[in-house]
Amino acid sequence: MPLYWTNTLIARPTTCRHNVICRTCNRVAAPLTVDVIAGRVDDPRVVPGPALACRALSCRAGGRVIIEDLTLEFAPAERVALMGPSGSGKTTLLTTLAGLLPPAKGRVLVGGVPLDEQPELRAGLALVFQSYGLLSLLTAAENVEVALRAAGRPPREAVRLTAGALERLRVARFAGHLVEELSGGQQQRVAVARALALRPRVLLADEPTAEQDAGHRAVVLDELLAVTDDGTTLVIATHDPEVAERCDRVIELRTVSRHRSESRP
Ligand SMILES: Nc1ncnc2c1ncn2[C@@H]1O[C@H](COP(=O)(O)OP(=O)(O)OP(=O)(O)O)[C@@H](O)[C@H]1O
Repeated sequence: MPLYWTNTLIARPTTCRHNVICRTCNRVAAPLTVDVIAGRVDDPRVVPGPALACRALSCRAGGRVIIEDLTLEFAPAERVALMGPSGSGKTTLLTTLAGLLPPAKGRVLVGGVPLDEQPELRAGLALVFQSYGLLSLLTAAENVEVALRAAGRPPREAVRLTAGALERLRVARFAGHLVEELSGGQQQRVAVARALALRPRVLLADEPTAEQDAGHRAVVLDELLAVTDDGTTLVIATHDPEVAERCDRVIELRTVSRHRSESRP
């Protein structure tokens, strides 16, 4: 017998402050509230709580404030495009949300739990790095398998999941090739395959289609968007309006960085 939730679905965004413009918010004067009387827990329209959130988050890089006092929530199964000019802080924000860069202030919460209190929650997050983050002296398949083994998957399952993910991203024929022998676009697809194979609850992807030709761009995007069918939250940093078009929400970052000496105490 399925479980049911009674809940209130708040159309995003929840909060837009300071350095964030939410296009949805620009059109809607106040957050739109939709009452959901009942729904199955696996119904992606029902939001039991944010899968990922940041509260009063500030990030610094190179002595400058890059993100300031940012509060955001990402719902289960939500597809969010993170846009903004080069240097506006998309990579900094994704890296911080993934728990790889400590915030200067504020918190990242995974399923409502502060990430700094339970670092093991990082296991539910995967990041497709802008620069791929592959081990160049391993093969494409080894890169994916190593990540799966590190995540605790048994060897045979790791091999099976790796083969499936490389196939879906059209890089199966390069499985035994060293990463350094692959083109940028092929490496990027291996990086996407690695993140997908991990089956995270939240998938963060930093310009994952930037190196792709039109055909492979469609493949990468379709595979990324498909993860939300199982309730995974997807956040994609992109400069591509067509990628943003296929998301539920667009968050745009402005460049507001200032030097440490100019920042508030
Ligand atoms: N390690 C670092 N040291 C110094 N400055 C940094 C560092 N990392 C990032 N920055 C600066 O932080 C700002 C934001 O960089 P970030 O890479 O987050 O932007 P972005 O929006 O992802 O840009 P792009 O669209 O070009 O990828 C930039 O001005 C960058 O120069």
